[in-house]
Parts: sequence; structure tokens; C-alpha cells
Amino acid sequence: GAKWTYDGPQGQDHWSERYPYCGGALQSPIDFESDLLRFDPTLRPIEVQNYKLSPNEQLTLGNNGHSVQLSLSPMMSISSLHNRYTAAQLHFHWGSASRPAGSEHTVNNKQYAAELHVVHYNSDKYPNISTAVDKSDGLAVLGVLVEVGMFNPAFEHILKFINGIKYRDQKVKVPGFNIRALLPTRLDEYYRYDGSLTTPPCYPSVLWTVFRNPITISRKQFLTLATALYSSNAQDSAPMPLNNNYRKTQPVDSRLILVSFKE
Ligand SMILES: NS(=O)(=O)c1c(F)c(F)c(S(=O)(=O)CCO)c(N[C@H]2CCCc3ccccc32)c1F
Ligand SMILES: [Zn+2]
Repeated sequence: GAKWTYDGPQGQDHWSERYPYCGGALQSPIDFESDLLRFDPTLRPIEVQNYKLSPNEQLTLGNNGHSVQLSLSPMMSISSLHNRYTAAQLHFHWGSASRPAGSEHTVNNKQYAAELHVVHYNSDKYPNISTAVDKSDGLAVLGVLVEVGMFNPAFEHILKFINGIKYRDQKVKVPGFNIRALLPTRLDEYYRYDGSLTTPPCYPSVLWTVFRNPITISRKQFLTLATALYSSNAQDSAPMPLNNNYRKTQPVDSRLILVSFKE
């Protein structure tokens, strides 16, 4: 992708110089501060389709210099929203070995170790994600907060291949697995708000659903994620570790943050 980073001269405080939307309204991520939350009884449990992929299905796991991303089957979708949103990819944001705090969304300013995003586009209205990415009703992202705790077997389907994509633009083929196992048990408790891509070009095109309950990965799994990858190419003389790839929380302004749960 284009040259932007999370820190330094092309870091997030400078994104708006080249990507105007990054300095605009409806930006993500945000802090879910208790006083700003409003219970909405019309928020239905999230329903996903075809998330249980066959191991015969081949997915592409890649290092795009900003994150580790996994391509997803176009059979996968969210079916409980007003339009059908078809899955495109999932990726992660994380902290570092010395600071296991790298989630993008925070809860009363508590930052979790990492965050998983499953990116979908409105396939009722748009033919592909590239067309949908800058439309106000274009994208729906499911966010899952990740904390260090119990070992997570589902996470191994990604971590066991991570040494094949250590450097930017490296890709490997991996067998499909049950992506539903990466989501929390309860899909009925979540935060909901209108926001944006959390990377340039920061289009305000995302219907955000962040589940209330985190998933866990073990400390060893977290350290693997936080130390395995570089944002630089394999041939670069100075390897740049890929970590702390999270955007700081953005102003909520007059936005409503809805919740599907009470207390
Ligand atoms: N946090 S976030 O806002 O969900 C988020 C990221 F943080 C993130 F790094 C990516 S990226 O890996 O593509 C690198 C920079 O765009 C995306 N890509 C999305 C939106 C851009 C176009 C596109 C095209 C195909 C598949 C996915 C995507 C992203 F949506
Ligand atoms: Zn993301």
C-alpha cells in the first residue's frame, strides 16, 4: 500500500496531510465510555453465514506491511443487518512484547492486548469492496477485543503459518478453518456506531459492531503475533518490526454509541 505508518514522519498525526478524511468526521476507533452508551432494544443478535470453512478451501494469509491479513470466502456474510454484508478479509491490531496493549477500541479507556477485525462490504448494493469502500453504507466490520489468558486453538490456524509471512508483501496459502471460533461465544452483546476505516484513507464508510466480550489468546500466542512480523521488505537492510499497529481513539463528537445490552 501507500507510504503511511503508525509512528514517525508518516505517522497517524500526519495522515490527514495526505488523506483528508483522516482529519474529518465519523472517525474510528473510539473509546466506549459508559456515560455515552445508550441501550437500543432493536439491536438484534449478529448472525453470520458460512463462517465454518472447509480445510479444502484455500485462503491467502499475507503481510501487507500494516497488519497480518487473511482473505475470506465470499460465501461468508453477515445476514442480520438491513443489507447483506459479504466478508472480504480479516486482520489484527496489536501492541508489542513489552506493552501488550494494542486494541483500537477501548472500554472506559481500557486498552486490550489486541483486536481482530472481520471486514465485510454491502453486497446488496455494491459489486465488490473497492466500490463499497468509500460509500456511507459500504462496509460493516466486526470487531473482537483480544486479551491475554487461555490458549486459543482457533488462533493457531493463523499463527502456525506466520513465519512464512515475516516480511511485507509475503503471502502464503492456508487451509480454511472455522472463522466463527475466532468470535466470542455471545454475538448478542455488542457496541454499535457509525465510523470509519482506522487506516488511510479513513473513509467514513463503516458500520462498526464491536463485541462486548473479549476472546483470549495465551501469552505465548500474543508474543508470537507481536514479535514475528516486519513492516519492511525481506531485502531491506534495516528490518522494521511490525507492532503497535493501532490508531489512537478519535473524537466521538455528537455520535450515539448504541449497545445491545443493559448494564
Ligand atoms: N481497521 S480497518 O478499518 O478495518 C482496516 C485496516 F486496519 C486495514 F489495515 C486494512 S488493509 O489491511 O487493507 C490495509 C490498508 O487498507 C483495511 N482494509 C479494507 C479497507 C480498505 C480497502 C480494502 C480492500 C479489500 C479488503 C479490505 C479492505 C481495513 F478495513
Ligand atoms: Zn482493523
